[in-house]
Amino acid sequence: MNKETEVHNDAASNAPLLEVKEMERSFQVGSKELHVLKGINMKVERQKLVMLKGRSGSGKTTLLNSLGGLDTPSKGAIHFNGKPFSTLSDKQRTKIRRNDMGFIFQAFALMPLLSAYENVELSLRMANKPKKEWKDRVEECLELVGLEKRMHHRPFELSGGEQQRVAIAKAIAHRPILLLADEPTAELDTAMSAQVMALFQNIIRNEQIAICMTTHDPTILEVADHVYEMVDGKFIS
Ligand SMILES: Nc1ncnc2c1ncn2[C@@H]1O[C@H](COP(=O)(O)OP(=O)(O)OP(=O)(O)O)[C@@H](O)[C@H]1O
Repeated sequence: MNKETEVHNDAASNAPLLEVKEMERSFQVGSKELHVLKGINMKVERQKLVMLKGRSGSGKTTLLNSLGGLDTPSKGAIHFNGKPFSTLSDKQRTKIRRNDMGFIFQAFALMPLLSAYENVELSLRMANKPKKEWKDRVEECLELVGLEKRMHHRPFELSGGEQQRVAIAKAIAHRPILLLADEPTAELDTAMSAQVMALFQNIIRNEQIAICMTTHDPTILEVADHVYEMVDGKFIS
């Protein structure tokens, strides 16, 4: 069964794309145990936009790291696309992360020496997509974010908003079914933030992707299908 069919079949089931049950995450700091996440329950349905809001230090990034398999829960479980994601082996989780997830995280920012085109191409290379598909897909993604005329520019030759749009193209090029974004509008002014959010809505429609993102910005929460509010490691709504 190829990937498209598999995803399609899973999509036909009513199960959410992502489900978190009673998840906790603690860190050992010196002799003390620091409880950062204290019993998280959440769902992300297919093709929906879910936002995590909360003050700095409330635990949003820690949660997002676990959702993306970059960290593992201390307790509880994460199910992704019908699989017990948090209990899979590192190798299995890495495979799912590379194929089915896209990231807009500081740590996965653009490679400074590569052009916009080459940055987007890198995702396809990493996900082992057939080389003959690369050119069309890279151009399609850069067109989707409105940067087809800038594809041979390197990041330092682009504005902050343009760089973020390249990062979005890079995050979706390999056709993930979940996009995780940590404060994707943090560095942008109001107009550029609105542009990124319009782009996210467009991507959800055209690319059949779900998006889970963190934000501090109350004005962009309006476009979410669901908002989870985190206070001190727990959701209060
Ligand atoms: N590896 C770690 N070891 C110890 N403490 C950690 C670790 N990772 C996160 N923490 C602590 O967990 C708490 C929550 O951090 P987290 O980055 O998840 O918050 P946040 O809501 O994303 O904040 P911000 O909006 O500022 O990014 C913080 O107090 C942080 O110091």
